[in-house]
Amino acid sequence: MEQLLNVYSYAKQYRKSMYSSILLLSASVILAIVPYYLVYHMIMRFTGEGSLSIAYLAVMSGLVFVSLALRTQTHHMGLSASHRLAYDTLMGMRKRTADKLRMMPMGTIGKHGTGSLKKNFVENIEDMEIILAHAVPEGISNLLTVVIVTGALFALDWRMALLSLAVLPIGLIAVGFMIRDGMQRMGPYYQASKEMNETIIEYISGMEVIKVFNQTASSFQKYRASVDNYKKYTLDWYKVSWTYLTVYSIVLPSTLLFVLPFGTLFYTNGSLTLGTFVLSILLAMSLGVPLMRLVEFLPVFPQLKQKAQKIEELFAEQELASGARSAVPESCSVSFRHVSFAYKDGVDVLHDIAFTARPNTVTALVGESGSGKSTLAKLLVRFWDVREGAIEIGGVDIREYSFEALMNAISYVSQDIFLFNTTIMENIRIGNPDATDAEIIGIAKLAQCHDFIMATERGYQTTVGGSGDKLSGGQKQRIAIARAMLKNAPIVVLDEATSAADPENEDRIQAALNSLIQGKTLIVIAHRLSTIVDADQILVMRKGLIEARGTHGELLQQSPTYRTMWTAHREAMNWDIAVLERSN
Ligand SMILES: Nc1ncnc2c1ncn2[C@@H]1O[C@H](COP(=O)(O)OP(=O)(O)OP(=O)(O)O)[C@@H](O)[C@H]1O
Repeated sequence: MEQLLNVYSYAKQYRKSMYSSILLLSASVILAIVPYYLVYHMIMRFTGEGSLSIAYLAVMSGLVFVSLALRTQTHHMGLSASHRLAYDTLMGMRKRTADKLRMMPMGTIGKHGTGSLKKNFVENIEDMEIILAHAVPEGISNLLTVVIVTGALFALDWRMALLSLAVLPIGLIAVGFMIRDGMQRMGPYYQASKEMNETIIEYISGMEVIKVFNQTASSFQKYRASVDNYKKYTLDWYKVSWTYLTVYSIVLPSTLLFVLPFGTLFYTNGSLTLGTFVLSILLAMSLGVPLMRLVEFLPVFPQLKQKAQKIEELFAEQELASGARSAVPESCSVSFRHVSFAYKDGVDVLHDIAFTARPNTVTALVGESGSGKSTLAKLLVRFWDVREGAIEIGGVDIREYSFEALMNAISYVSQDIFLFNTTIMENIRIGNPDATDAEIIGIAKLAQCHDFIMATERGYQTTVGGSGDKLSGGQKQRIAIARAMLKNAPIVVLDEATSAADPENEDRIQAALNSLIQGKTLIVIAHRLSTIVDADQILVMRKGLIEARGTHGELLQQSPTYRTMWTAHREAMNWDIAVLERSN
């Protein structure tokens, strides 16, 4: 229940809509009872001395029509207010989820998995609409009606009141069983739904591999198993619920079951007047629908509890603490002070890393695959926090800066370039949302992108597909560089920026990079050593350690690892040239 109440804490600011929806929906259920009273009035007049004039009948019919029309109107207005409240609240929850992800370490995000996060973002939050727009406002208004009608029945004749409510225990027992049995199945059902989400996302994301490696059968099996599982648990849940649902749906509206026979008995033995009997029958009839609606929502709460719990779990995840410093110095050095880091407890992938990258210089990181180069770059942009030691910018621990200040200070072009499914113009504009179109085109020219952009179907207005797959790897890298150039941050981190490039493209990317790095503190992770021979310092990494450091010339003399890498690189280059010459 606590998690469900927490859902309401997100609705606090929309209290007005909440109150007006409860008021309007209560008015609507009360207006729905009015015709019963009018019918009672007519019957009493018919059976008594009063005459049934045309004018009287016209007034009564008019009143029945007005009350029903008002009932419909208030019901719609009430629901519209409750939906406004619900969707405003859901929007708030989705914004909070998005902000939360931004503040969480990447490791924690990875732990949740894309499928599960999508489920939280879309389905779990969407399902809270039932509570906010229906269960609570309609539940309260129906409860109010049950209380008022039951009160009126007790005022008329306590026996008739109890007889009207006699069906309630049977209905509640059926609902109780439904909740109990449903809850037992809720865990596996929820797990099956989460697994299906994850498998579907994996299936779509891995489509290229599935096609190329002809893995359709086995992948489809995994996919089909998760879909089958989901179907099994959903049907299982429906099967147990169906019997109870049928019982309470039949029993609860049958409020006349005991009222009619016993009422007739009381009337014939003279302990009940005709008027009270008739009014009791009509009031008992009017109880059926609100009782049904009230009970109908009860099983919804335990179902939603699991989902609310998942949302709360995500909101409760620990965030990377954002510091108070709101700006990084204009020109600043980056220092790693004895940094150690582990993705998993006890398995350090970086050990005691110490170096300083000064403004206006290029620091290059080279080393075998898996030696920790990318991890080092990711620590600088706080995808994770260091386990030991500190990273400083301008002599201040990066954890003391606000996230905004830190991100403003660093342009990071990662190994995995991600382009959003929007126009090329907007993809570059992410670097600086205030940039004009002319500024973006200017930067694209510097980043050597302009020509290929103009050759696309709609130029800068061409939409690149999901994750930028309408462009080649080298083109995506140049767009990412343009984006980083537009940001114009004092620190630039490039992770394998030329990795997807052929030799011709590499020259273009290199030219783009030269424009980007003027006057900046540049840290570059390179596997093509020819791109970093002029670097001010080269750090050779091996198994999470800095094994050697120096300029290209110094390292050729001092570091056997670097020498081996350089020889291998030269051989690869010669091989490339030989292949090129042979093909010409
Ligand atoms: N998200 C992660 N979770 C757990 N371990 C990881 C994660 N990312 C990297 N690692 C591990 O950390 C170590 C360093 O990886 P890193 O990507 O930093 O190496 P790298 O030098 O950049 O490699 P490459 O040149 O192949 O990109 C590797 O052993 C890798 O398996």
